[in-house]
Amino acid sequence: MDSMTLILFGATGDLAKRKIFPALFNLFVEQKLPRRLSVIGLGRKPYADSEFQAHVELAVRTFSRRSPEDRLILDEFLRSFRYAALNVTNKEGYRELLALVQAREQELGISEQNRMFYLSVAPEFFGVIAENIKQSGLGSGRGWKRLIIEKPFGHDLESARALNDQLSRAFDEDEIYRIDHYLGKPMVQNLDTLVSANPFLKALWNNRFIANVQITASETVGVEERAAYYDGAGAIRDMFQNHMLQLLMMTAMPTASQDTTGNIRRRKSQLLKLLRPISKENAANHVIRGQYEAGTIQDQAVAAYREEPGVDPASTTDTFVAARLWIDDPAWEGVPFYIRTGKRMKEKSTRIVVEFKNPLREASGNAGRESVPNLLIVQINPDEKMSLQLNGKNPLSGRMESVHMDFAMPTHQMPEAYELLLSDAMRGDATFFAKWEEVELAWLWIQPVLDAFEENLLPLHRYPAGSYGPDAASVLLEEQGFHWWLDDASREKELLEVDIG
Ligand SMILES: NC(=O)C1=CN([C@@H]2O[C@H](COP(=O)(O)OP(=O)(O)OC[C@H]3O[C@@H](n4cnc5c(N)ncnc54)[C@H](OP(=O)(O)O)[C@@H]3O)[C@@H](O)[C@H]2O)C=CC1
Ligand SMILES: O=C1O[C@H](COP(=O)(O)O)[C@@H](O)[C@H](O)[C@H]1O
Repeated sequence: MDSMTLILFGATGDLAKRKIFPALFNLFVEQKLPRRLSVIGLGRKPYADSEFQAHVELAVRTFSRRSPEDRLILDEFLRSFRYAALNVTNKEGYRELLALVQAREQELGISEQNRMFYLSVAPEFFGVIAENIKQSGLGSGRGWKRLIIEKPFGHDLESARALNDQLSRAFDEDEIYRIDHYLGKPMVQNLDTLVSANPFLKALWNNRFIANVQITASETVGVEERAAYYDGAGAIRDMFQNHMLQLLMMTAMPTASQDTTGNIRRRKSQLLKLLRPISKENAANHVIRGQYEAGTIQDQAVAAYREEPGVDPASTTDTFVAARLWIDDPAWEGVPFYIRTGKRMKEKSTRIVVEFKNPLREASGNAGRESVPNLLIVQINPDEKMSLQLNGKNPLSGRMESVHMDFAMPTHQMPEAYELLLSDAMRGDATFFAKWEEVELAWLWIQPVLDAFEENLLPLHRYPAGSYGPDAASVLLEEQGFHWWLDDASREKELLEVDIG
């Protein structure tokens, strides 16, 4: 693609500053942007073009993984940027915007009129912006048009459907790119290849060999400055409905050769359809919700959720959710998938742990105690690495111990999720964007759980900040004889090292 106009709603906001401008700059340096690029930033603040360019420069200097040392390169990048103040509800303003877009297209010799609309604004504006894009003619250029939207995509099943209906009046499904930034993480994008392209893993990727799968996204941060949004959303909407279910889909979807097209999005939807529903009445048996109390994280005392600025002091919002899921597919029958996510936990870690069956141990009970289960650990955040836990014998002590084969992705100059996603969207590759079918299926699955939360059918477990969440989340696994791996590495080492000399 030779040329494009990027029309960025919310260009004065936090996401644009921290993620979008740095990603664009990195792509520019790597020559992955169209040769002729026009960026029109929009917000309500009254910026002159030069002020906006200074704002972009500061964002790049502060947040980019590449240092913009070469002034000439930075200036060339900034020259693409223009700004217009536009209140998104002001219909007339869109005609002026169209005139600006066209003027820039002419100035830059952009004849294709490819237009990318990025809505980095609150979701209540998505509908009105899409409608105004259509009414004003902005979406009727000679080239393609695409819409990038950010989460949250709806608040529940009904609102998500209403939002999708609104968007569908202005954009076709294949023109809508719904960002789930977890799908932009390099290690998540690697999962399909990891399983499909390695015969030894592919052969083992089923219930004959896998005992359980554990997916964790723990965070040390609290609600930060986002109480207004978070207190109405909770971990279930903020993380579980989107990121966590995406990680589940990416892990358990059928592998590529079973599906000749190799279409990841279709395979993910296929998997979601097989996810065993959890009824509202039964939610308490499979889902744990929690909220953090005051505690200590990395030697710093932190406040309870209910004491955070902007949070209702009587809030019952979940800051932690764990669940046990089953997939009604012959390949996964009997394999529990445990998922958990929480704020103010002991460590920042996003990972997938696949625990393999241990026939030695199963056959010989305690006698086979010395062998440990094989684990495949896919660490997504903060480092990106894979690790295989195997059994080995320490030649010095003669003791059997778990050994780890590690492969760490080079952290140096690793592309950010937003770089990969923006670049894909510009090329029209929607593989790592959520399509409507999977978003709807995710809401459908989660709606009874939301209802159970709403009706207080589950206890709200308190957990101290700086812990691994409520103990009840461990009970979910203990019921099948498992435990969360890697929560307490030192305890595990002790358990696993057995003297066999
Ligand atoms: N920040 C983040 O890390 C993440 C954000 N998101 C999502 O991205 C979107 C943007 O978030 P974020 O940047 O944090 O939000 P901010 O509140 O920082 O920015 C909001 C932007 O919207 C603009 N805006 C607000 N009201 C209007 C209006 N009536 N007309 C025109 N522009 C308006 C603001 O412009 P102005 O200030 O000039 O009025 C500003 O540029 C949201 O949907 C959020 O949920 C998703 C994941 C992470
Ligand atoms: O979307 C969100 O994700 C972040 C966690 O993202 P990560 O890339 O740091 O793992 C989370 O803090 C935030 O609440 C949520 O909205």
